[in-house]
Amino acid sequence: MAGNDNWINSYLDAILDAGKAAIGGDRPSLLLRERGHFSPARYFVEEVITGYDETDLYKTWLRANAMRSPQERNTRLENMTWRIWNLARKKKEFEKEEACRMLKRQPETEKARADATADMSEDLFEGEKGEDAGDPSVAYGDSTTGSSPKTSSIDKLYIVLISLHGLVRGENMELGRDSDTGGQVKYVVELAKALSSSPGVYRVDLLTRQILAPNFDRSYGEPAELLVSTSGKNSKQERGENSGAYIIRIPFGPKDKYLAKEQLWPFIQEFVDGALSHIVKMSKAIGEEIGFRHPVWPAVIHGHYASAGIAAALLSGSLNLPMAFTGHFLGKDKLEGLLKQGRQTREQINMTYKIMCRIEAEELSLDASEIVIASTRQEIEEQWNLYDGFEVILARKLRARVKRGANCYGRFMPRMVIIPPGVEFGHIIHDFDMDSEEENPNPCPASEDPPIWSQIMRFFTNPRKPMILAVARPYPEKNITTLVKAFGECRPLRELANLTLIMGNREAISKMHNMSAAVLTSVLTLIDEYDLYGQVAYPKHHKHSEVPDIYRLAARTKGAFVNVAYFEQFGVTLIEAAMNGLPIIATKNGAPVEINQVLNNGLLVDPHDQNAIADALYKLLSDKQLWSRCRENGLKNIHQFSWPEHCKNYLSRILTLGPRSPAIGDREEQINTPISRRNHIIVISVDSVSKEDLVRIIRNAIEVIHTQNMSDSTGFVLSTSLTISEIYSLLVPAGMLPTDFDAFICNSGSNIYYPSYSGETPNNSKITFALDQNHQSHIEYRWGGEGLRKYLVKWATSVVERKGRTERQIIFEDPEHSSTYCLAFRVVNPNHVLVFTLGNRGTQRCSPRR
Ligand SMILES: O=c1ccn([C@@H]2O[C@H](COP(=O)(O)OP(=O)(O)O[C@H]3O[C@H](CO)[C@@H](O)[C@H](O)[C@H]3O)[C@@H](O)[C@H]2O)c(=O)[nH]1
Ligand SMILES: O=P(O)(O)OC[C@H]1O[C@](O)(CO)[C@@H](O)[C@@H]1O
Repeated sequence: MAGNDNWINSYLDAILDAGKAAIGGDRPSLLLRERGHFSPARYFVEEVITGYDETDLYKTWLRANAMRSPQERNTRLENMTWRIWNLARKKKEFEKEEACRMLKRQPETEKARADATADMSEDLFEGEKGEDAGDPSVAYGDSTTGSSPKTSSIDKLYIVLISLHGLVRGENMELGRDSDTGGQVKYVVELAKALSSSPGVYRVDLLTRQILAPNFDRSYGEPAELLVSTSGKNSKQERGENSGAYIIRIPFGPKDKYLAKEQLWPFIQEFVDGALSHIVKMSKAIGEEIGFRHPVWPAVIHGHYASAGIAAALLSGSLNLPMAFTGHFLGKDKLEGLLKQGRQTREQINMTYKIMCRIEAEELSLDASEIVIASTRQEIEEQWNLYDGFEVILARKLRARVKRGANCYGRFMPRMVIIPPGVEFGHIIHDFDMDSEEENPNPCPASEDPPIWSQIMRFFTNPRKPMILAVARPYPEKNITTLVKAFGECRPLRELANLTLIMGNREAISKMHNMSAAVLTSVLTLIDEYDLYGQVAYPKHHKHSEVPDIYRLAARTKGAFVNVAYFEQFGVTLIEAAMNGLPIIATKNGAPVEINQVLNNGLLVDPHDQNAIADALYKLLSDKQLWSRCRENGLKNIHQFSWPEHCKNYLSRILTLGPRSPAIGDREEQINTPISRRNHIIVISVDSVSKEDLVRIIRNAIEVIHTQNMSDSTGFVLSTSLTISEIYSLLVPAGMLPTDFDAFICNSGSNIYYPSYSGETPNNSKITFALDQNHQSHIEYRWGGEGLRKYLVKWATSVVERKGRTERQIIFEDPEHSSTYCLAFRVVNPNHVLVFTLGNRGTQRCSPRR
């Protein structure tokens, strides 16, 4: 068979090359030699003798014989094939004889077989000796299985996911194209698809940025894309009652420019405006589609990564809907890691990564989310625990208080839930049938090999040597250069294996993002330095759909997957490798520790220790029993990373979220206020001045603005710390009409009022003020005012003015100017109070933050 020929020839070449290297005098490192008699050449001999049929080997010898020429290599090849064929024949005879005995004495027979193979390979080289001289709950501890509502009991959920950065599309994802298009993109797309196929879910919208920049495929500019589920059941009929999962692309930021995640921060509000309008429209449309009289609001608004966390917080606040958050890679941890590397100062790191924006956004997300989805326990205990808004022990105490119905004094922490991501099994799963692969080592002939195989194999002198595979964005933290050094400096590893580096897609390194270009340049420099030509593959292109084939090729050569990132928040590639029967070597920093506890399919290493990486790779590849055990374990346990399970768990959590009344919808009266018809709103925000000054400032502001030729499409809003009745008695005597304003933000932001005439005309009617109920419910949410009031009252008694021996309290509660959500304090002598900015009457109000 042509396919087998290729594999045999490749192994024969590897045997010849391994022998040659030994002649060259490169000795294995002491550590590796200490391991015993293993040699790469013997490994390949075993592979040929045990893996191929005697007739295939015979044909190979015939061919080698026919090609015989005076060249030394050909002569050696011919000799070797003859001997291998003979060895294989001997082995076959031996096995026949042993077959009956084996039934009775299996263990001894196994040993004999192994010894025989070893002897045979010794025999082969005999003539050439001269010349060649958690507790399962660790990962899933927060699982809700059993106690929570079953997802099947829910109905018609609308779920909104947000992921702002990178290139997001459902088909042929360009993972690794840049540092923003990686695991998170795959995660959110697969999650959206899986959720929409879950019982009870009606529609999932994944909101992202619309990209219309030149050099980017037009698909990223499409306003909406239906995501086809892995099972292919996405046609309207097959989806039945479900509307499906969609990517919705919202324009924001510069129209024709792709923005890296560090550059998105100033434009998030703009995204929120677009997203708000989409969600409102879609909720109403779903309400109509499924025959409800009211809009169907999202059950949750789920932000992915810090930037989308801010967007989700703003949307959940304005719509009064629950928020969930997934960090993906937390800023504090990244900052710590970069500081440890010592290459940049804190300021430089902030300049490059805008890390403080990211950390602040994560704090805000903690504050606004009801649920945070973590991939591992480590993420909660060692990463989130570093944030001001979360503390493991306090979170537990608060939860216990909530359960008892005790007051938490406004202190809140989101529920942390561990739900690891899944893998899409889809069409690939049948390839995991280990038995069939074992029985037939080459299931498909070479002509049917996936095209990407030849794209990779063309780099290698001995393409069937065990393949060490890395798949990672070309990003410094993925530590690809240490891997190349580990490989390049370990001669026995180089003899035994090849290295394949999948580092995204590129046209020209010079056109890549600086950071990615720097990684690629270092890798190529190292390949040159160690002269690794013929031993390392670094293909320029691969399609997303080809990634499973790449893992399979590595598994087929009995290779290993390697991820030695300095830190890995989760590591989707590790579960992808396991799913494709490929054992792993992974960083011991971060989630891989927990992944390996579940899968038990490889070894963990210190990513900074180059020798440890080389040793671990050598051990895994050369110890065939270990390799097979890891492969089997990975395949056996991979089902624990499943999207359907993830969704079941996730939805049961979402259903436990307390009901919140959506802010927009049924209250039509507010839509009729003038403010809803304006194109522009000018907010005059004044305080801390005398009454006269206040009036003068307001009047001046209005006059100046009127001189700008304003149309009716511009409205005014006045924002102060005053109560509505104080505002009324300020404006009217000064000759201003409350109806000159569209709204009043009063009591330091805790109330919003809309003025209007209660009669037909201004002359025969009275002005009334309608309270904004949506804003009220927004403030009410997690209102911790009582605790704060008690605290402030206690504090006020401690602020005293000293005159000789007498002490006099100078701050007092001011009930007259307080309201339900605004606490006012009167300050007798402002000079003694440094903390507050004082108002015109020496009164300060404060409202707890949401
Ligand atoms: O050239 C490449 C490089 C990567 N990938 C794919 O991109 C994904 C990479 O995912 P991952 O290994 O998880 O790395 P990151 O892109 O760094 O993803 C971030 O986000 C993930 C999802 O939360 C977490 O698992 C990671 O730890 C975190 O670093 C995988 O599906 C890869 O198969 C490619 O297809 N081609
Ligand atoms: O590149 P950083 O800062 O490490 O952040 C990682 C984030 O970027 C991505 O790698 C791109 O998808 C995400 O997967 C992840 O959330």
